Amino acid sequence: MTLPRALTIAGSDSGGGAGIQADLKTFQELGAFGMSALTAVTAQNTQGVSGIYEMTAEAVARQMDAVLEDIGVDALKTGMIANVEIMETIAEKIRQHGVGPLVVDPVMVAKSGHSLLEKDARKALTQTLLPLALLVTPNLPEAEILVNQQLDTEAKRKDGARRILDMGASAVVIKGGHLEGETASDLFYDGESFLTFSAPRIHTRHTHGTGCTFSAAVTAELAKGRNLADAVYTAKKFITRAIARPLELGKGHGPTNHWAYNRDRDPEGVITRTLST
Ligand SMILES: Nc1ncnc2c1ncn2[C@@H]1O[C@H](COP(=O)(O)OP(=O)(O)OP(=O)(O)O)[C@@H](O)[C@H]1O
Ligand SMILES: Cc1ncc(CO)c(N)n1
Repeated sequence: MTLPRALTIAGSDSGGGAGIQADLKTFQELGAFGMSALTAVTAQNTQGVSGIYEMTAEAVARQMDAVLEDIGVDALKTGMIANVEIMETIAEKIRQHGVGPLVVDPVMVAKSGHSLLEKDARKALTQTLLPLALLVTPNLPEAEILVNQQLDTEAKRKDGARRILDMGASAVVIKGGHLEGETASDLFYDGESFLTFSAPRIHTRHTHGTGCTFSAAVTAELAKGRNLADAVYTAKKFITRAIARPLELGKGHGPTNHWAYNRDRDPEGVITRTLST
């Protein structure tokens, strides 16, 4: 038998809730064969990040070559990248091997507030990886940094989405986890239409790694050949179920529950997909 092949290029979260660990668990649950290229090792738990140990750019390049020259991928994502040299290496390897579709999760800051991307790397992101991305998945603060503007109304977020496409990405989801209100609404734009994917906001502190899990779910669905809007819809369902059944691990912001998607059907009906202009 064959399985769709998905690669994550990201950092390790020793606590298992975010990063490579979240990505591989998500790939597995969605039926993709997961592979990884590690960019950094973090010493991290539900309370915070106590150490960051970056890989060399050479180590990242070799991992990507090893996977791409032999096994190949049907879709790939990037997460925590840490520095400009690694970012440029990843972009070069993606171009060299001609691989895609690519989902770029522009990870900048952990939920605990720790910076995961050096400040000078923020600008490099828009120049190196965004032009290669089929989809970029910023949370609200990351989207505001990318466009250098507050996105505190829907009209501004739509304008921000248009500007992110001007930077070269083919599509964007501005995630709404950081918004106030009773729904968690994500704004999708592909240059043609705006779609809002909404779910009821779940009142929990266990949201560590939601962004990693969401972008990994999109990547797994793309690896299966799904179209982008359907992949985003499934990712929204996946993350909603994973947040809805917290594992209550650790003393801080605990991980989501990747196990829930295939075993817990409850929140399925509550995702809405709305088209707007
Ligand atoms: N409390 C919540 N209830 C329901 N959905 C949520 C909640 N928090 C986040 N989400 C959803 O989870 C997904 C990830 O969004 P979020 O904005 O939290 O990402 P993030 O900040 O990048 O996450 P992280 O940095 O922890 O990896 C989005 O689909 C968002 O709407
Ligand atoms: C390794 C890693 N990647 C991404 C995030 C963002 O949630 C995190 N906390 N840790």
